[in-house]
Amino acid sequence: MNHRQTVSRLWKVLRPLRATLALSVGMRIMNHVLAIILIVLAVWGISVIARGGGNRELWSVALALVGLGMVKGVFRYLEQFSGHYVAFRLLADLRRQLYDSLEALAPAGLESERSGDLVSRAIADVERVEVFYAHTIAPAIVAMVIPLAVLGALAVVSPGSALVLLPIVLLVGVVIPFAAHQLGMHAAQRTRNGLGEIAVRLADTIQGIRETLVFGHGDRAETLLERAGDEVGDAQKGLARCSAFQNMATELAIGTGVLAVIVLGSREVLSGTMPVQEFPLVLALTLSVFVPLLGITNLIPDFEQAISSARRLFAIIDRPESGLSSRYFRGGRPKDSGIIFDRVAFSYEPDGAPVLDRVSFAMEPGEITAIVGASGAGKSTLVNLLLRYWHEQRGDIRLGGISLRTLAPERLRELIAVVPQRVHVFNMTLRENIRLARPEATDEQIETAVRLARLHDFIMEQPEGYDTQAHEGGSRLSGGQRQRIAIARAFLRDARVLVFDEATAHLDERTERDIMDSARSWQAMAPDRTVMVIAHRLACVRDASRIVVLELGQVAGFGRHDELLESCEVYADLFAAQSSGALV
Ligand SMILES: Nc1ncnc2c1ncn2[C@@H]1O[C@H](COP(=O)(O)OP(=O)(O)OP(=O)(O)O)[C@@H](O)[C@H]1O
Repeated sequence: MNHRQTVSRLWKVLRPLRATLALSVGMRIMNHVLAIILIVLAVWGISVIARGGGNRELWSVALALVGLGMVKGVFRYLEQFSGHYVAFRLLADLRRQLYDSLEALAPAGLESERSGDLVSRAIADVERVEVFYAHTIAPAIVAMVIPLAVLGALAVVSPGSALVLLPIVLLVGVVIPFAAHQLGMHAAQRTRNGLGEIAVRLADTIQGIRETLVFGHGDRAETLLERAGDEVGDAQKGLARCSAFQNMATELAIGTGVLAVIVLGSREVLSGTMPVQEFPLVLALTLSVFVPLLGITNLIPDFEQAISSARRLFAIIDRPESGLSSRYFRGGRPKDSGIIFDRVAFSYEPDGAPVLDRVSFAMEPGEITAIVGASGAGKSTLVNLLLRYWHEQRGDIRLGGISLRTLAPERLRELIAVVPQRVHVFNMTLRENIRLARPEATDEQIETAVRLARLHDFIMEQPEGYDTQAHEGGSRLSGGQRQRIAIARAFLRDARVLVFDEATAHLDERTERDIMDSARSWQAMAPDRTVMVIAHRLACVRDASRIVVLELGQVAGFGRHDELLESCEVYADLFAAQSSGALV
């Protein structure tokens, strides 16, 4: 997205609030007009005193000053309020759009993104866009309108002064800011990249704090952070130099302009071409020309930052996949919960080696189907495709006769509950953590699911039972307890398909068997339910209705445990290796 496209995209976001923004611009213009009138009135008041005018005239000036000062305050309030109202409403909207997109893209579309970078987009970039809406549009319009209007008024009183000031106004309002921007562009880019790098490194170190400590990586992490900090410091020094240059050049230009008007005005007064009482008015107008321009001297760098932040946000929001929503899918109602993988081929990279190659098998409703195979055989990839985290390149997956390609992701996720390998426990109570799966569930339904997941006794031993805090990431729970929270969530979800993606790996063999028994009980509650179990330990799935044996992304065997022992060499080897305690 180039500069112009980004600005027009930002403008499009603004559409519903353009009237409010116009109000803010109008109030800002009125505010400046009143500021100029107040200066002119003050000059008039001084001239009244100088010529020994009457009290009544002086009182009128004083009252007008107070009255207009108060009206100016109201205009200022309305300008600030409406400008920020527009900005903050739009920022909330952008944050919501970003979040929706992240949800639609996750996890496949976000694989190449770094989590620290995403956090920095959601917080810092959205904040910087505020500059565009609240501090760019209105000041830029005012900086064009007011100086031209004041120069026009000045041209009536003293055409020579207006002519002298015109190039200085262009210098202060256009040439100096653009020159400073060109000089500082590189430093601004380095600052932004450096800050992004720090956010990424910090997030990485905090997430991997255990590994950092265990492997003594702390010093290196610190050095890397320090280096990124130094880089930002250097770049910011460049920015400071540039800003100092801009301020100096601006002050010098304004000083020269004012001096030129004083010299010119004095000569006009001495030669009698300008009445002496008009001279203060000319000076007041001269100073007023520059006030709105000073408000935009730092606008270009801020504007640039806002544009590059907006570009980073729209890069996520406008990705085609993030626009997927139910209205693009026309899939009907699945007739049952049976699942068919039909000649499915897939690779994670477009031209990469196939991870799955012509995989075909069926999972019947009311049955437990286990998927087994050595590490890397492609078991979890089947789950990734089933949940539409990724899409198969060839073949088809059907649920109840309906191709998953035609089912909206949100509909699919209502039908399938999954117990993942890596469980995230949120910083809330144990009850709320489980209720996530079904917000409207009653406490009784939660308890039934928790009992099925064999977690009830543990929760009751906690000081506050179900209302005990789980803490961030479930840091005070064991791996097995976290896993059982996920299992309870899946039971509570009341979906038609239940997938265990190596979900019982953290549990001892006995509990693993118990959980499988619970899965059977859950299935028996509604016979149409399908259960898919990805398993490492064959002992726990030997009772499964069917077992699919995967080897190097292909189906090497399909059947019951005893059938496979007879007919499938890969399965027999796996089983023998596990029975003898060897690693698979
Ligand atoms: N996100 C990914 N991007 C690229 N390659 C991947 C990705 N996830 C998995 N793979 C690769 O795909 C292959 C199959 O991985 P998968 O996780 O499906 O195997 P698995 O049978 O579940 O293994 P395990 O039992 O160790 O979990 C592996 O070679 C793995 O390196």
